[in-house]
Parts: sequence; C-alpha cells; structure tokens
Amino acid sequence: MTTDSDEISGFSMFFKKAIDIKLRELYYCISNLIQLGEFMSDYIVRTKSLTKTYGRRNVVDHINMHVKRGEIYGFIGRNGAGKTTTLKMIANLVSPTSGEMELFGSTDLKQARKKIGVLIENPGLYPAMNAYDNIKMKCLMLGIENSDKKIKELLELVGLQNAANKKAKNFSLGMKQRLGVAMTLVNDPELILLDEPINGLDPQGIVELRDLFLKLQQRGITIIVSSHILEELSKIANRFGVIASGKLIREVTTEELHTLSHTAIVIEVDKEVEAKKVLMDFGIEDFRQDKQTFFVFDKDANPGKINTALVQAGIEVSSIRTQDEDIETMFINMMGGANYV
Ligand SMILES: Nc1ncnc2c1ncn2[C@@H]1O[C@H](COP(=O)(O)OP(=O)(O)OP(=O)(O)O)[C@@H](O)[C@H]1O
Repeated sequence: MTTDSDEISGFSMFFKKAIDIKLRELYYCISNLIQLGEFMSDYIVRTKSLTKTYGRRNVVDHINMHVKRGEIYGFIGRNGAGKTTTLKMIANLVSPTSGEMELFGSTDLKQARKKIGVLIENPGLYPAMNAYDNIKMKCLMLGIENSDKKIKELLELVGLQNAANKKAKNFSLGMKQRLGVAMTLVNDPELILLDEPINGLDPQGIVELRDLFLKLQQRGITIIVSSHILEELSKIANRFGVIASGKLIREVTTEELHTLSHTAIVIEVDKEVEAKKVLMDFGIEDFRQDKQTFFVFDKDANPGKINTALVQAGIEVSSIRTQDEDIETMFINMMGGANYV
C-alpha cells in the first residue's frame, strides 16, 4: 500500500530527474555554443578539401588549411607547389574547382573578403607616381575619401614617410614591397595575404619587411605570407603550412617544429645496399638515405654500435657523426627531400 508521502517523494524524484536532464541538455547546449564561438573567432581561414584543377592536374589538391586569428602563417612550398593559386582562391582571384572555405568563421565569403588585403604576385604600383599618390590611387579605387591622414599614417607605418614624394620607379625592391603592403592596408583589413613578398630582397630589405610584419601583428592583423625559403619566415611565423605538389603536407606551430626537429646520426658508407640491410636488421626504422649517406633519426640509436655492426658486415664506414637537423632541412624532407620536383 502506498502512502501520500510515498507518492510525494515519487513525484519529487520524477521532477528532480526531469530537471537534471534539462540542466544537462542546457549545459551541452551552452558548451556547444561556447565551442562554436571559439571556433568562429579562432579561425580566420579554414578550407575543407579546397581544390583547383587546371587541365587534368590538381595544382591545389584537397587542402585543409587552418589559420588562426592574430597569427603569422608561413605558407611554405617550392616554386609551382600551389601557394599562389591557394592565396588567389582565398582572395577570389581564382575560383576553386571544388571544396569549401570559411573566412572569419563565415561562409558569406563576399562579406568576409571585405576584411582582407591582398598583395599577390606584384604590388601593382604606378612607377611614375610617388608613394603618396600610389596609396591615394588605391584609396580612390576603393572609394575611400579624405584619405590624407590615413596615407600619412600608412607611409609612417611602413617606414616610407621620407619617401612620400619619391617616384615608385626609383624605389628599391624592398621599398616597393613595403609600399605594396601599405596599399593592402588601406581598407583596414583584419587579414592580409602576401605572396612571396620577400623574394629577391637583400638582407636589409628582409629585416625591414619582417619588422613590419611583427608591427602589423601587434596591431592585431593576421598575416598569411608565402615563401619558398623557410629561413626568412622561421624567425617570425607562429605556424607553418607546408605545401608540395598541391598537397598540404603538414601544418605545424613553431613550438611543434622545435619538438620535431631532432638530431641525426650521419653515416657515410661504401656499399649502400648492404648498409641499408644492416641498419634495418639492426632495428633502425627512422632513417633517410641519400646515395651512400644515411641519416638515422631513431632517438635510441647508438653510433658506436651501428658502426661496429656495419664494419662487421664488411662495410667501410668513411665517416659517422651526429648532426642537428636544422629547420630548413626538416622542411626539405617534409616536402619530399632535396631531389623533390
Ligand atoms: N592559369 C593557370 N593555368 C594552368 N596552370 C596554372 C595556372 N596557374 C598556375 N598554374 C600551375 O599551377 C601550379 C601551381 O602554381 P602556383 O603559382 O600556385 O605555385 P606557387 O607555389 O605559387 O609557385 P611560384 O612561387 O612559382 O608561383 C604550377 O605548376 C603552375 O604552372
């Protein structure tokens, strides 16, 4: 027999459970919203399987690119790897064959692209015009009026305040690039795309451009900068995307890069086929071969023991040494080695 108090406690249990369930649903809902918010604010560029096909060739091949707000993203790849085409697709200068893209967390790309500044291939300067007028021309093209103050600020920002009246044709390449960067900034973009801006610059020009990138980053501008030379970007980029033959081989933060770079045992031998067999029999798994030179990356590998094993197998070891793999070499390996084409 059930009493009134049993019924009341049954009801209250029922309501408590129902409230618990609702609270849990609410919690999931809120955390999903938070994640969505983080996602939307986190990634400024996110591509999904982005592809460009010319003829039968995917020159950009199903790439998933992730660029976070506020970072300098070094887009690294050899000539012809697909960097320019990717940047052009982001800027809407080339239309993708397939794939998707989100800019600023939105698929309203037309709207989002208003927040992007672009310097692809060359700055598009009018050589007979001075620096001031080149920027003014860009302002006029974008319908920006009363631009005097802005132009002066931009010239100062890129370190060309003393060259305002100098004709662009008399500029050094570095000055032209900095003027080009200034012109990407006239619409106050949140993201700028710079295609190989460092190409051909002298060391002084490189330093000036790198300093400018850091200044822009401090102002909250996200930068995607492509290059075929890692060295130039390794000092400033927060994250790298490595592209080879249209495929995004890897995306890696600078911190991850340092964890990944490791020491190699470099062994030079006379008989490479036999040496490779000895290394494999010895349990070495992580190594790379360049003709008669082997690079062993196994952390536990012991150079003395490897040497003994090789010599006992009748192989002449002309040199064995350890070598820190520099970042450049690591990238070359990621891109498919020195002989990669
Ligand atoms: N309009 C086009 N028609 C046909 N092929 C093209 C076209 N544009 C680019 N390509 C080819 O696509 C490949 C990728 O070119 P892309 O310019 O994107 O490479 P990249 O990494 O920027 O190299 P680079 O620094 O030499 O410009 C190259 O093989 C190039 O020849």
